[in-house]
Amino acid sequence: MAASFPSPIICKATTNNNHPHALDSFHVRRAAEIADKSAGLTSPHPNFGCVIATAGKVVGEGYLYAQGTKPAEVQAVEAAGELCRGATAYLNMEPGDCHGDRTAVSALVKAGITRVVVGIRHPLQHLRSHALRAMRSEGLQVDVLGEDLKSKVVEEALKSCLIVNAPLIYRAASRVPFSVLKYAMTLDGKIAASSGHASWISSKESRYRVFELRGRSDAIVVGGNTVRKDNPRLTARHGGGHVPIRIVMSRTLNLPEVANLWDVSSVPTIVVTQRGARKNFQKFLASKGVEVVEFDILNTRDVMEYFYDRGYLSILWECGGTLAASAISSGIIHKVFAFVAPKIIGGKNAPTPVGELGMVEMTQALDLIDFSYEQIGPDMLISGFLQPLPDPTPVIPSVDETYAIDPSVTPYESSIIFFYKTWDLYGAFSNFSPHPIQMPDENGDYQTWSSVEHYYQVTTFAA
Ligand SMILES: Nc1nc(O)c(N)c(N[C@@H]2O[C@H](COP(=O)(O)O)[C@@H](O)[C@H]2O)n1
Repeated sequence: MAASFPSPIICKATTNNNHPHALDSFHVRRAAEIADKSAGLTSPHPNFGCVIATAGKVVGEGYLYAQGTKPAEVQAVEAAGELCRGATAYLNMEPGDCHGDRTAVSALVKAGITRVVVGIRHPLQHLRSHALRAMRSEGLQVDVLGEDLKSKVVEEALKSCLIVNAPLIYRAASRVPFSVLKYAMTLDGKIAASSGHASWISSKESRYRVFELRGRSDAIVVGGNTVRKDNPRLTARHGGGHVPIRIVMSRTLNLPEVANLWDVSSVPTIVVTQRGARKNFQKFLASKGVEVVEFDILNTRDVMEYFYDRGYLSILWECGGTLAASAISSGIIHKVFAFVAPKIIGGKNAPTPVGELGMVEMTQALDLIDFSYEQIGPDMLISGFLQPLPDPTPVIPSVDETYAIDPSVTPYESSIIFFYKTWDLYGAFSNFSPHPIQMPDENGDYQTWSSVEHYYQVTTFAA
């Protein structure tokens, strides 16, 4: 059963009945709020919540505890019992119907639910709209936020639904796990004293919040320097929830023999390194139960693509400035959590949270999107996205609709390829596909571009 802890992300659902769709939005926000309770535990599946209400009154609730457990809709129906007849079900996301068993949809239909309000369609293309179609074909009225229901309050509820499954949405669009860079720094921007000593910059309250962030992640990444200097444990010690695995990135494997991360009795550790590095040390790590993965050339993007293939959904980076800069440069960091402590340490050589990014003018600085400030104990937490939230609900015409738009496409044709749509199977053919590319500049140095279109626009139109 998922541990319950206060959500650092979702706003509490409040209602103002004067707005159109206020009640619908209120209940969908509540569905998102409860869905968030199991963040980290459902990976790689989404976080699902379901609220059943009749005459504006909530009669049942449920959320997916972990992957493979009872669907949120089934739990809510069981809680509401007979009160489901004629009631409305509110879902933060369209059910997944992974195995074609339609458990969630069947539960709602059998219970006598007559209307369903859905926050967002399923972000994964192979699952998108299946459950919506199934519910509609069973005669239920299905309203999707932003499509069938539109208003200011609906937008806010929709945002809650997007945020609660942001890792899945970013992952689906960028083909790497959702990555959060977290650091704690002094007011003068240092993550340690010149000596390297860093415990502690942030307060107990902030460090507790970091445990919660860890609990929402599949893995935590640090570099060799952090292992050598801090000897971290990287465990979630907030009393419950999910415990992420630990990943160490080290090209040289110049790492100590004694380190907390080599104790894998309760949490695994994976060390990723460059092919051929310190073979004896690799054997030593293996003897401790630490998995070692070699890469031809160790870089942050390849490592994230590897963990994407292994099914990782979200990663927390707790590394030093050099690795953080390389992760940001390669375009794999989606969100930043910066804890700022009201203290000054000074020091010309004291390390800072982000190393060299090659920027020379302030106009090049990366602006955080949708940022927020929160006071935690004496510290300030500033968080925000480094990349805009991808639109997970593009309007994909059905086969019949496509025929109506273009009669040359027969509805009986089984495989229709929608070129130049980033969400389709062949989306990589599009300039707009959200896949970063690396292209050499005039000096032969490789530069990363967020998409082919970014590269094209700059090289074509820059004076
Ligand atoms: N949140 C936070 N506040 C500080 O003051 C810090 N120095 C850090 N450091 C990070 O946390 C790691 C130690 O984690 P454990 O307590 O051993 O689990 C350290 O290696 C830094 O990544 N964080």
